[in-house]
Amino acid sequence: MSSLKIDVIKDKILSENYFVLRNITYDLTRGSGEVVRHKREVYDRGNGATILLYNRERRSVVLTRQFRVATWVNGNADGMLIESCAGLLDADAPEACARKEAIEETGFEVGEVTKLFELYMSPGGVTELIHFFMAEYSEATRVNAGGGVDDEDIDVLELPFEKALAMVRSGEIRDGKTVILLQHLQLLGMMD
Ligand SMILES: Nc1nc2c(ncn2[C@@H]2O[C@H](COP(=O)(O)OP(=O)(O)O[C@H]3O[C@H](CO)[C@@H](O)[C@H](O)[C@@H]3O)[C@@H](O)[C@H]2O)c(=O)[nH]1
Ligand SMILES: [Mg+2]
Repeated sequence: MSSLKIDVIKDKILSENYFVLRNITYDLTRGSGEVVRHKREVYDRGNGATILLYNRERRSVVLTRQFRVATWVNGNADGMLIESCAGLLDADAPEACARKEAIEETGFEVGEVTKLFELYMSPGGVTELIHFFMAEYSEATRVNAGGGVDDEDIDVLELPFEKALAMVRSGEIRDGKTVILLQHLQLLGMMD
């Protein structure tokens, strides 16, 4: 399908309490001249960065575990979710955000960081673009105990890489960005 012409008819903010929920009405014009009108809700929570910490010698990864209310209201019985370290960009550049979140959430200050890709996580209605990174960690680069800032209460999990992959298969790990990162590490043969 070729590109469409987009004309915004109406752009209304439904909520801007913390993040922004908008209702956008727009016309899409096809090459043939046919026009279709859509009305769609779009949730803007900003963009984010996530980073998978791995250690090739120990064949291990560092993940986090925290309460996620959005999963609790949608079938996750205790609301706890295992995830790769991640944060909202706020005013930071993506790599700076990834480094900062690694220190705050896991306690590890990482050296060289590899950018992998930028992915839209839920394009049907959420604007969020997440920047994906990976970096080697070691006990020598630990600067604090992790756990997050303010009211964040984050457990730090250091797991054998094979165990993390088994937890994806069993459904114990069911966060999209985390599965993508673990499988990408496997795809790259980083832990072979
Ligand atoms: N008051 C208030 N605080 C909020 C709200 N939503 C989030 N926060 C606070 O905002 C902070 C966000 O923490 P970060 O570590 O920066 O972000 P994150 O929640 O881990 O988000 C990351 O992972 C998400 C899930 O995969 C991603 O969606 C996001 O882009 C980012 O990568 C937390 O302290 C949280 O309490 C809200 O509605 N109200
Ligand atoms: Mg976070």
